[in-house]
Amino acid sequence: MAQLLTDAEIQEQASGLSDWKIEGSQLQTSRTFKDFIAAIEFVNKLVKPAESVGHHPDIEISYNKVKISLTTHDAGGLTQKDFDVAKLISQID
Ligand SMILES: C[C@H](O)[C@H](O)[C@H]1CNC2=NC(N)=NC(=O)C2=N1
Repeated sequence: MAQLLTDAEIQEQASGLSDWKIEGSQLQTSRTFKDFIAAIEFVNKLVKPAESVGHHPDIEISYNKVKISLTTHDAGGLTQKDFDVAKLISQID
């Protein structure tokens, strides 16, 4: 099982992810699109990074807004896998 990160490790890793914020035991980011179709097209682009790491975001879709949350459910908090997926998602345009 992936090892929980310490607070210092979390802050260190989060400093390199300007589009993400730490909310409790989650990494979160949100994006807004021109419409629902564009939002779903973006959500479909999340499959590749998630499957490549074997680690999956929680996704909230509200019309043209997509909220992505990452936490390691098996560990009950943030692990390196969360940051690995977040970095990949940040590269999606
Ligand atoms: C068996 C499978 O690899 C595990 O259930 C993975 C799947 N994806 C996952 N994603 C997230 N975010 N947390 C997990 O603990 C997790 N576990």
